[in-house]
Amino acid sequence: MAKLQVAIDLLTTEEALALAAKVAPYVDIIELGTPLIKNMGSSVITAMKNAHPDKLVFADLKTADAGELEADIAFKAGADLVTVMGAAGNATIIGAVKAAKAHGKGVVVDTIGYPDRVKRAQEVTELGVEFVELHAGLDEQWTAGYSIQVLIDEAARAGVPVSIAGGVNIDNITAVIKAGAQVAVAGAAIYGAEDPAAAAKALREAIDAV
Ligand SMILES: O=C([C@H](O)CO)[C@H](O)[C@H](O)COP(=O)(O)O
Repeated sequence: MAKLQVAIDLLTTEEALALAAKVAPYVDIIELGTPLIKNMGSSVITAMKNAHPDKLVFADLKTADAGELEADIAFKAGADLVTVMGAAGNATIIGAVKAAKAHGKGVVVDTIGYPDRVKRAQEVTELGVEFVELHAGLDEQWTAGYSIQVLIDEAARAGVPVSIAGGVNIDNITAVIKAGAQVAVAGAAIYGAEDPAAAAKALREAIDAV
């Protein structure tokens, strides 16, 4: 069964915990967004894991260097999964995987900005990562002509475990899952909704219906 990941791109621990409390019954993975971690530090990771020990806490570090060191900081704080940039060198990804193995946790590679996301996904899977995020970041989503269809097409031909992030919502989540994504990441579709719990519930039901 595919997983639902809520991406919390809010800026304070208080707001993040309040959102997570509303949507936790419907999600498998709670992602602490990069801006949130930069604003609050690793304490937000600890606060979220303490509040939701039964969920996978995903620290979207977007590490570009010092992979082992940065991953170790997040795992010690309570993260279950951390992100490393696909554009980073393999040594950085290997370092983060080393830290993950030491803690019994996992690494996700984020392909944001990478020219050939599928090729990189296949390469880094060999390095022992949990899965690869086929990701169009917020800036790319706000560029004229953007469509999530490009990520859906990539997932269908990746042949390795992937998630999709970049504007997942109730209108496209069925296609995301049918393309083979093991995890659907939804940020604004949940935290920007008038009723985040109802939005998360609808996404969960759409996944379960596939
Ligand atoms: O990872 C993300 C982005 O880089 C900002 O941190 C988002 O959480 C990710 O793109 C999912 O958010 P939505 O596109 O709003 O669903």
